[in-house]
Amino acid sequence: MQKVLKSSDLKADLKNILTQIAHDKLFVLTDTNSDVLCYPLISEIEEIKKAGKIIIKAGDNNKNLESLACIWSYLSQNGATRHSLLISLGGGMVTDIGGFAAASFKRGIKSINIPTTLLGAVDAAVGGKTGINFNGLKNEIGAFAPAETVLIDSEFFKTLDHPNFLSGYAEMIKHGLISNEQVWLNLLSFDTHQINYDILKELVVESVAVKEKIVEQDPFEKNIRKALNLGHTIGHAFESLSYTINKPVQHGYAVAWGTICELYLSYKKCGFPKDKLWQTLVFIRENYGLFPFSCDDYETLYELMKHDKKNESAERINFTLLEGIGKLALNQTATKDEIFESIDFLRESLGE
Ligand SMILES: NC(=O)c1ccc[n+]([C@@H]2O[C@H](COP(=O)([O-])OP(=O)(O)OC[C@H]3O[C@@H](n4cnc5c(N)ncnc54)[C@H](O)[C@@H]3O)[C@@H](O)[C@H]2O)c1
Ligand SMILES: O=C(O)C(=O)C[C@@H](O)[C@H](O)[C@H](O)COP(=O)(O)O
Ligand SMILES: [Zn+2]
Repeated sequence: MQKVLKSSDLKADLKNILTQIAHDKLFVLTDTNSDVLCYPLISEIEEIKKAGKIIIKAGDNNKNLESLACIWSYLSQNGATRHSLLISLGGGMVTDIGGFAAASFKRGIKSINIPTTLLGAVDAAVGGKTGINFNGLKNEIGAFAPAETVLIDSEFFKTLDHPNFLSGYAEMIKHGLISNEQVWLNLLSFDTHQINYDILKELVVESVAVKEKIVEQDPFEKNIRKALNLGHTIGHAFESLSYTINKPVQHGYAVAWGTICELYLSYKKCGFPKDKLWQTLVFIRENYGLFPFSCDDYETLYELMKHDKKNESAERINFTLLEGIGKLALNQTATKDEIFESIDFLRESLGE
């Protein structure tokens, strides 16, 4: 089982972990930003100084085959064996691609995740989904391959810009919605403009626990893990569309908008309470705004949803909906008209 460690002394904990996981050579993967802002927090460790460093370009458009090939090439040309160990130090983009590089290099080497974004810590680094984007589709290629250990240190979040803070926060809201009312309320009442890092740290612990509990029960997303995909059927379509129209949005923003659409469907089809839809919507409206798209994009969005990994056929789009906070309605479907109505609702509620 994957070990998730909330660290209060990153260097000591990492040194310790490196003695516990047997390996011949060590490699560290980062992106261009985490190399500057985050790598210095571990660079003093003797073994890290000797490790091979792989730096890929930052940005989700680089979570692709080209970056993956760069990682494979570096490992291959620098003496990595099946007994080597890869540390992925970065946000979800780095831990997703690093995890997949580790899972596929020589059919699998061990890895450690050190998430440096809020999103990475509460979601991406935990639970073993790894992969890359392909053909304009999110995470189209990948594998379930958990890192041996995830080392979470909230210190990293202090250099995040506000949009990247909010992007991670959207996945925390998702965890609130699928767990219980108290977690959800704690999140909606947090002051996102004046971040109290001590309170954030507690919310992070709570959020990671929500994810871990679900993944433990269903690591391969056969059943309850589909809860973690709330907001993503439509959210991933927004995210992919944003790249094709050259107005890229962060994953968490797309998830926030997808969540509103899917809560609307939950309200219409599963009796999700209107007041709780409204409370969530007000929070999303105040913090996330909306990216510019129009009804001319609806057909493209629908085509993208046909690729959702939860679908059992392209004609039946699979949704995780809610009957209430923490009350899951898995494997729901909606007609094209209902989906378009939910996107209309989003635009009418959040648009200018
Ligand atoms: N595997 C999963 O379960 C899972 C879950 C959620 C999201 N994801 C994936 O995660 C990705 C999004 O992750 P993300 O939001 O972390 O994006 P990201 O990794 O692209 O990081 C966002 C930006 O922050 C920079 N950055 C990283 N650490 C920083 C720090 N400490 N201070 C300042 N800047 C820093 C990065 O270089 C990048 O520019 C998407 O590809 C999404 O599909 C995966
Ligand atoms: O861990 C999970 O399971 C999730 O679905 C978490 C999501 O937040 C995450 O974005 C995940 O990468 C989506 O996976 P996908 O299978 O829909 O590509
Ligand atoms: Zn997500």
